[in-house]
Parts: sequence; structure tokens; C-alpha cells
Amino acid sequence: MLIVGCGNMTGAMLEGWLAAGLPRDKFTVVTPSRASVPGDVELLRDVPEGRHFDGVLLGFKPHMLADIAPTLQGVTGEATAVLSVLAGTELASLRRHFPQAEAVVRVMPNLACALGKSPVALAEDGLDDAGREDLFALMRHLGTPEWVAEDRYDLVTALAGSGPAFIYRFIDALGAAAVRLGLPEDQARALAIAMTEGAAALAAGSYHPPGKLADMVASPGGVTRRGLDVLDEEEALTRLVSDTLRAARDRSAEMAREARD
Ligand SMILES: NC(=O)C1=CN([C@@H]2O[C@H](COP(=O)(O)OP(=O)(O)OC[C@H]3O[C@@H](n4cnc5c(N)ncnc54)[C@H](O)[C@@H]3O)[C@@H](O)[C@H]2O)C=CC1
Ligand SMILES: O=C(O)[C@@H]1CCC=N1
Repeated sequence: MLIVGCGNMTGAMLEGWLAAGLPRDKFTVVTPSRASVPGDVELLRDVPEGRHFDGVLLGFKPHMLADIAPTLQGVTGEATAVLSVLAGTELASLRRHFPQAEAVVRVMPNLACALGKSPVALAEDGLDDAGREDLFALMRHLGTPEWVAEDRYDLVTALAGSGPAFIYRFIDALGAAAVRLGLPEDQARALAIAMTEGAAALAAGSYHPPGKLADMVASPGGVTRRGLDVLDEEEALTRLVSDTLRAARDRSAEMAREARD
């Protein structure tokens, strides 16, 4: 697989694949700005000539697609699947830039790929059943792949792709609030992160939905209920999170429109 642009996101994917035991000679990276990439994988400054790849993974910023796609035509043949993590870049846009490719695939992961703990939303055009199975197996190394209808992709991007940033804000806010209320900063941050890690692991492993888990923490008339009352008053948290996802979803849709023009 040729990884074109290896920054935060595709760097995390590469880390995840290598940690899962995929051989490093399965990957080649083209990126102008990094001195090294995970696992000592082959690193090139320019797109190689005279080579074909079964997969080409696009990992640069979405607005660069029109400039970079022409440079990739030589490495993209009829047996190549072009995979893209580019936010707001539709299958039709990918197809327009890579008409000869066997398939074009949208992939929406997040940085937890490095730990094999990312959701990975998938949508494709051109794969047969065996190709879909192979793709799913490849993404399984990074976490939890899921096929998604493309008309839901903007919302899925906001939830699965951007989501970690929203959670990090919440962790930060917990720590900052605890500092304001009297805890030392280091301790507040450590407690907030450890608590979040355990709570997320429990939610992932439990057959109870998160709402039920919250009720299991909250003793009637006790400490937690008093705090939940603040979050629940006039659905304060639900409204804030809805506004957050809506804004991110709408930006993804806007980027898709820009890429169409
Ligand atoms: N950061 C995240 O959590 C997520 C990012 N994405 C998508 O991943 C893509 C990359 O985002 P990040 O990794 O955050 O950005 P980044 O800025 O960390 O990485 C971009 C990479 O593109 C490379 N690049 C620049 N010009 C290039 C060229 N001409 N040819 C090849 N490579 C070139 C840069 O050297 C850099 O390594 C974006 O399209 C974004 O929408 C998707 C899901 C989550
Ligand atoms: O912020 C962005 O545009 C990308 C898409 C999802 C996460 N990062």
C-alpha cells in the first residue's frame, strides 16, 4: 500500500497496522515533511515511477486533492483501490480524480487507530464481495470497522472522526473545573483521565447502555444525582452536544460541496 501524506491520521493508522503485526514491507510512504515514519517503513519524498500498488491511501488535507491526484495517476492502475480519509470528500469526487481505479473507498477513523481502538466508517464504490471482505479485515486491525451509507457520512465524520476532540474537551473541562474548585492541576488531570479511561472501558464492555450505567453510579438522593441534575436540567448537555455535532456535520457537508465545485 502506498500512503500519500503521512501526518497525524495516517501515521496513527500505520502505527496500528504495524502493531497488529502487518509486515512493514507492505507499506510505502510518500510525504514531503517527515524525517521518519513508524516502523522504519520505506519513506519517499516523491511519488515513485514505474510502480503499481494494490492500495493507495490518501492522507493529506482535503483541499490538496486536486493538486496531488494528477501526480498519482502513474501508481494507480485498474487493480488499485484508492482509500481516502479526507473529510468531506465524496466517492463521486474521488471517482472523478481516479476514474481508472478499481475502487474508491472513504475511510473515517480517528487517532485511536494507533491503539487498534478506533471506529472505522467505510463506504466504497467498485469493490466486489471479496474486496469488501479484504478491506474489512484490513480495517479490523485498527478497531471497529462499519459500513455506512454515504448520505450519513458527514454525521459519522462528526461522531467517529471528530469525536475524540469533543471528549478531550470534556476531560479538560473536568480537570479545569476540579482545579477551580481546589485540586492541584496535575492531580486533577490525572484523576480526570484515569476516570475517563475506566468509564469508557466499562461502557465498551458492559451489556448495560451508558444511560443505565449512569443510573447505577447515582445513588438516589446522593452525590452523583446532584451533579447529573445540572447536566440534565433542560437537557443542557444534550442540547450542547447536538449543537456541537450539527456544526461539525454541517462543516463536512460544506467541504463536500466545495470539493464538488
Ligand atoms: N486528524 C484526525 O484526527 C483525522 C483526520 N482525518 C483526515 O486526515 C487527513 C490528514 O489530516 P491530519 O493527519 O490531521 O493532517 P496532518 O497535517 O497531520 O498530515 C497531513 C500530511 O500531508 C502531507 N503532505 C502535505 N503536502 C503533501 C503532498 N504534496 N504530497 C503528499 N503529502 C503531503 C504532510 O507532510 C503531512 O504529513 C485530512 O484529510 C483529514 O480530513 C480524518 C479523520 C480524523
Ligand atoms: O477536523 C477535521 O476536518 C478532520 C475530520 C475528522 C477529524 N479531523
